[in-house]
Amino acid sequence: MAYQRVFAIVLDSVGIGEAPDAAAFDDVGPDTLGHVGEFYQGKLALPNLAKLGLGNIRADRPIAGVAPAVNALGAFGKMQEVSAGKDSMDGHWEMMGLPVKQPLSTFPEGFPKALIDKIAAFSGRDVIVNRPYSGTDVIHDYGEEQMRTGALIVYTSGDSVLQIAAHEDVISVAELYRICEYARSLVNGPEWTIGRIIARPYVGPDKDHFTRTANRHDFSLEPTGPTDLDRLNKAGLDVIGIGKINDIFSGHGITRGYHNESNMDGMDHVDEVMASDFHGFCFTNLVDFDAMYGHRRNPKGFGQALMDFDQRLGRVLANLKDDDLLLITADHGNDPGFRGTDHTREFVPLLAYSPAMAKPNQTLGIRSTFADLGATILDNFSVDGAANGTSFLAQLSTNTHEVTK
Ligand SMILES: O=P(O)(O)O[C@H]1O[C@H](CO)[C@@H](O)[C@H]1O
Ligand SMILES: [Mn+2]
Ligand SMILES: [Mn+2]
Repeated sequence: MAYQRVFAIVLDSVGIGEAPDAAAFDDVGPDTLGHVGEFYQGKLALPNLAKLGLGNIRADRPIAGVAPAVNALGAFGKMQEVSAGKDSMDGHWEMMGLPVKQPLSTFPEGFPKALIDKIAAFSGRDVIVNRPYSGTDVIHDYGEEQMRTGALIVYTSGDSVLQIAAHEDVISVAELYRICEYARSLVNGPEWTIGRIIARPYVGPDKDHFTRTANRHDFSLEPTGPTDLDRLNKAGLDVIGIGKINDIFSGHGITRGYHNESNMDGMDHVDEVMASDFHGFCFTNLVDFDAMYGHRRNPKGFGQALMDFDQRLGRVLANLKDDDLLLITADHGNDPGFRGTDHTREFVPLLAYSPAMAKPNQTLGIRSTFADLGATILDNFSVDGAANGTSFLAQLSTNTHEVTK
């Protein structure tokens, strides 16, 4: 066995340039990291990510401010998504060996009346909006009406999501969750198959001061088959989820989960888990890049969040033990320089590092599916059943004990 503990951190929506199939998603030219770098005009300071090799991933098209390292400490590459969608669920399931091949239902014209009527009847409340909308704009534009009438704000996006927003003082979080659970029960196929129902509670006195709370909760479709998390769990390994991970996999295969209030809170959890004794896999999602800056098309905030993460990464690097492996990647793009407010079909970066890595500064190339990540983790723990992915563990072997496989 190579590594005792594997940590994967998903920087939600931190894409690294247009994927080959981007045109099929009507996404021509997105480049999340590239455009954030351009916005900062060389002042995007990501020293720790750069040290690992972030700037080496595409040396031909540098990310402004992120110079290629002469001797990168890590192994670096990028991964292409094969799933039909570009949402968090598709990305994370694919990383864990379960690409989403059948496109899930999306509703660019709003949800069908039959579905909305059921939600209204169950909740005893009216439904308003029912079309694609930005989640912060929708509470600005309809939040006061929602407070007055007690209606449910139902909206969607380019993703397979049904989101329900309600003021916490008007509809309790517990009631909102019950309504979302009911909605979940209606859309598990075959007629409608929706990736996520998302509860979007908000607070504040009036439209100029409404803010969404950390009581957001995602009710995901149950994984349609076993994932690498289940495989690791069955083999008796610890599987720890930090942030949205527990929601994305509906808890399947996860032995311990932490809810994040923010990226920094998520990194506190990473520190806490690193200081604990476990044997297995710790899977972290940091969602602020996506929810607070990508969908809001805010390159300044996006860059600042990257710099804040980079600083915390310094601590993680200092605390990593010789038999720990760190993997950093993303689940899709969300280019704050792109039109609209939706995710963007992009490659995602891949960085791998351990203090004991025998040959750093190696390229992992362009991986043809995110599933290579999970396949590598299974390979590390000698767990069988890797589906749809190819391990790159051999390139991450250590000085101290050879990776045999
Ligand atoms: O605009 P908000 O409510 O942040 O919604 C966004 O959040 C969803 C989940 O990431 C995306 O599908 C997009 O709709
Ligand atoms: Mn995501
Ligand atoms: Mn998103």
